[in-house]
Amino acid sequence: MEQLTRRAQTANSLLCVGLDPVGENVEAQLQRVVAETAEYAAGFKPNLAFFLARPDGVALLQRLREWIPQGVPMILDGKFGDIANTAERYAAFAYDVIGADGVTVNPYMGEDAILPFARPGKAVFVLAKTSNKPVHSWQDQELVKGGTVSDFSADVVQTLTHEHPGLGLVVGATNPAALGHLRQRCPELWFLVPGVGAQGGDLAATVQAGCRQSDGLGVLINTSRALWQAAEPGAAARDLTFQINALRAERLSATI
Ligand SMILES: O=C(O)c1cc(=O)[nH]c(=O)n1[C@@H]1O[C@H](COP(=O)(O)O)[C@@H](O)[C@H]1O
Repeated sequence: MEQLTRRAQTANSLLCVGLDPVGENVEAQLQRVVAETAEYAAGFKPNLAFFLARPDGVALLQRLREWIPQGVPMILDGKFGDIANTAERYAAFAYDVIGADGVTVNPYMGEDAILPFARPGKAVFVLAKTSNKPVHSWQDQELVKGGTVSDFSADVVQTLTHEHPGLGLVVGATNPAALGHLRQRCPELWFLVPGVGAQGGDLAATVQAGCRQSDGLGVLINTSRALWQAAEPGAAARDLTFQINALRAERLSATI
């Protein structure tokens, strides 16, 4: 998370460039998107499924690692979630085979599905409230002790950060009220926030609800298809970064 904070500050960006490669000339397009968007990227997030669907997917991820400039975190979005013994193998894949700086994890199997990924210097984003619709009967389920299942996931992760400061949450951009609610519950955690672009998440509401009060950072706003399909991915990333920064400035002036 320190690397992420440093990168967000030096690039003056909260944009996460999602890499979900499909179509023709995937390798050339990946190289192009990375090269054109890198200066605006606070991070890159390749989604593992889009690589595993190709015979050379693992090798392509390894080459992608080489194309991403030093200092820009690469989060491998695998939504991993298995017992500790198996989770350790996934962590070895993500960190040692691919060289990722972080991962996404599905917490359904509990803490031991999460903690093998919490190596020093690595970022682990745990699903709390995902972007898919319609509203989740699972994540929104009220618990007997109060709060929803996604509140519970967020609370557990927040407690774990006392010992494992690399943990954060995944919170979708498609439900700004839920994003604001989890921001209040977890004021200092980093959130990975997908759902802007193809899924229609509201950028202004995302910045307003998601940014930390303390430093205006704390949200990594991901967009994948919107950049992959853009005629000029670099220009699209620049525009999005400028829009996010204008909204951050507005938000800051409103709080002064
Ligand atoms: O963990 C994720 O990244 C994720 C969580 C979530 O709640 N919703 C979500 O869309 N994602 C991922 O974020 C990316 C969104 O892609 P676009 O909708 O094309 O911007 C995909 O790789 C999704 O798998």
